[in-house]
Amino acid sequence: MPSNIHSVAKVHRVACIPGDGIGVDITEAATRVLNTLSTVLKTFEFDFTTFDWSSKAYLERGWYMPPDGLDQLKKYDVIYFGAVGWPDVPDHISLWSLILPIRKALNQYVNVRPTSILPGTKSPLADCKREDLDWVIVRENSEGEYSGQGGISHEHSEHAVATEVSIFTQVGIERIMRFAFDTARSRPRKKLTMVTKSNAQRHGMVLWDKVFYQVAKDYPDVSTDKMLVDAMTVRMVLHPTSLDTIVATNLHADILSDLAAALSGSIGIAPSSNLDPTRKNPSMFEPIHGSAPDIAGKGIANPIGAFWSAAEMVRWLGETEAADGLMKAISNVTAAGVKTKDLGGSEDTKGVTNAVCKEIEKLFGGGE
Ligand SMILES: NC(=O)C1=CN([C@@H]2O[C@H](COP(=O)(O)OP(=O)(O)OC[C@H]3O[C@@H](n4cnc5c(N)ncnc54)[C@H](O)[C@@H]3O)[C@@H](O)[C@H]2O)C=CC1
Ligand SMILES: CC(=O)C(=O)O
Ligand SMILES: [K+]
Ligand SMILES: [Mn+2]
Repeated sequence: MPSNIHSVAKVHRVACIPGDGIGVDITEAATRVLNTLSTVLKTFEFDFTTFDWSSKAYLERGWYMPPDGLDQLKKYDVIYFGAVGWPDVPDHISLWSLILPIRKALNQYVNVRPTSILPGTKSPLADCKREDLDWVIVRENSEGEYSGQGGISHEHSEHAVATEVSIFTQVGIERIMRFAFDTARSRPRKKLTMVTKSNAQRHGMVLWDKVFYQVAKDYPDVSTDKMLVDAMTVRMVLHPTSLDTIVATNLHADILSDLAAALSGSIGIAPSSNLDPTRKNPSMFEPIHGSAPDIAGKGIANPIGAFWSAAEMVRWLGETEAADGLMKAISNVTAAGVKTKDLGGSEDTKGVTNAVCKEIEKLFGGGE
């Protein structure tokens, strides 16, 4: 190959929003790992732009995103996100000023949340082996319980009345179902479990069930079953092997994915991809956890969920070799026992990050 090949390496433009608390630490760790990948592979580069949109900035200047913030983001190939939320700002203000508007305005109607037990780690469930828990939760990410519709009247009186209206649309349900069936079809077991609460919630959830069975007709090769969300928590704990791909609403999948993460060892390892499957807008990648104010500033946050999210981002960008390599590096590091405290180890964020960077160099750079 000519030696000037590197000068034409593909450039991926990444908008980085570290946000608050441990979001800052893990985004820094993820950018280090991504830069190590591009340095050793030499086939592509990252051009990072960091946006200081956070609760700290909000308290100083009164805004999270500038008025043209969403338009600015549209110019990037992808978005990497840390976490938003800090105790000095009401959580509904921080969420509705940053992460939720991005997901909605950029048509990121799918949130993919894979769960598995990494080598060298274990589930808190007795007898749950690595091969017993391997799920992908497909979360509806644009409507449902997080539609933002409703209001409050007589707010400051004892007659205060508030509504929080869930919105379910045929179009919104059908597109998430198709994505979930495609995901199930792409996996060896070809098995999709649909979660609702259509016994007590008798309108939106019933439409959700109906559309699921309609779409299922187009996927005769995918086996299906249906769970009510309360019983689903029991099944996840007692019969993890019986599950593979799971589709659920915005709220239900938000809750079930935290449970899934805990069952796989720690919330600190769980990744997510906020996808616009049409690719008309940039998709956004972030660990599923929040800003963790209880451990922020201590340098002990587990960066694995951030690295796994970065691997999903790199895969979305078409860099399959880099994505597979990063996942291999993560597995090798946990297998060697280099882990943060939440996984039972004694390393800090920096220690795990250094180890993953070294492993990437070993895998691709011909190191020792
Ligand atoms: N997408 C986002 O930006 C999200 C933001 N949030 C926000 O984050 C703030 C805190 O929310 P919480 O409910 O406490 O959830 P959280 O996920 O931030 O923390 C829950 C527990 O898990 C631990 N934890 C989380 N990530 C960890 C990691 N990487 N390594 C080790 N331990 C980890 C925390 O220390 C805490 O004990 C709130 O303001 C909330 O609104 C919450 C979830 C998602
Ligand atoms: C907001 C939140 O908890 C999540 O997206 O997971
Ligand atoms: K996050
Ligand atoms: Mn959540």
